[in-house]
Amino acid sequence: MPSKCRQCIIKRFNALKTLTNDELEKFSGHKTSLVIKKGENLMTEGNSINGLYCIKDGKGKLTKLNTNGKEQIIKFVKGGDILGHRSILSEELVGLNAIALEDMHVCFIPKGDILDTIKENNNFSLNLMRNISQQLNEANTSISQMAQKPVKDRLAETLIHLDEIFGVDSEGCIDVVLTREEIANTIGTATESAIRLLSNLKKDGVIDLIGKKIKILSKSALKNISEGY
Ligand SMILES: Nc1ncnc2c1ncn2[C@@H]1O[C@@H]2COP(=O)(O)O[C@H]2[C@H]1O
Repeated sequence: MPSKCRQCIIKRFNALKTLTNDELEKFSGHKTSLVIKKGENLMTEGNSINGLYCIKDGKGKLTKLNTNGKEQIIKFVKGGDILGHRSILSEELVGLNAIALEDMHVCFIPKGDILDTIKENNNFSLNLMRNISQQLNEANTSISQMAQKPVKDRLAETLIHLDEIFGVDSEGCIDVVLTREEIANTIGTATESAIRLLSNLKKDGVIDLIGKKIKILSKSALKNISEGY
């Protein structure tokens, strides 16, 4: 039996927290629950989608492919994030690929319900606008950093950011498994350069590398590097 939106605690992290009980009942009746396996696409750039995804749990990456087919990672997502509201509002095609970094549980809410609720529930609309405005600001910051910061500073900034989003596991490592190529695709450099920069940070005692996992040993040193010191 599908879970009820009313009982779902993950909605406190997104605009769905503003829904009335009647709206939550309607969403529960119309939503579908999906499991997206590690490596599978939840959304594909250029496709149209007919609704909004709400991530219940699991981690994912939002990417764009450049003309050579090389991946640029735009952002990481996790439980509580919603996906697809941009194209619903702009009536455009999906702007990014959403790919599972581990098995993800997501709910899909049909576009009609989202549009009806935008028209009827001011708090919901305001929350969605807030979310999009924050994402616009993040995107602006990221564009200026990509253009102005050297790759070493971008790597330090990304490690701080990953630590903030995903936290740490029981061994103190950043709680997400990324390949070296994915790290390179986040900071916009070649994989070899990301590997070399990571091992330099390790040599300097700023981080430790435990298999694919990364442990931050000195957040203050990493912060200084991210600010160009
Ligand atoms: N910085 C971002 N730029 C664009 N979309 C984002 C961003 N962060 C999160 N998203 C979400 O990722 C979704 C990708 O599909 P859409 O373009 O439909 O809607 C997008 C937003 O819901």
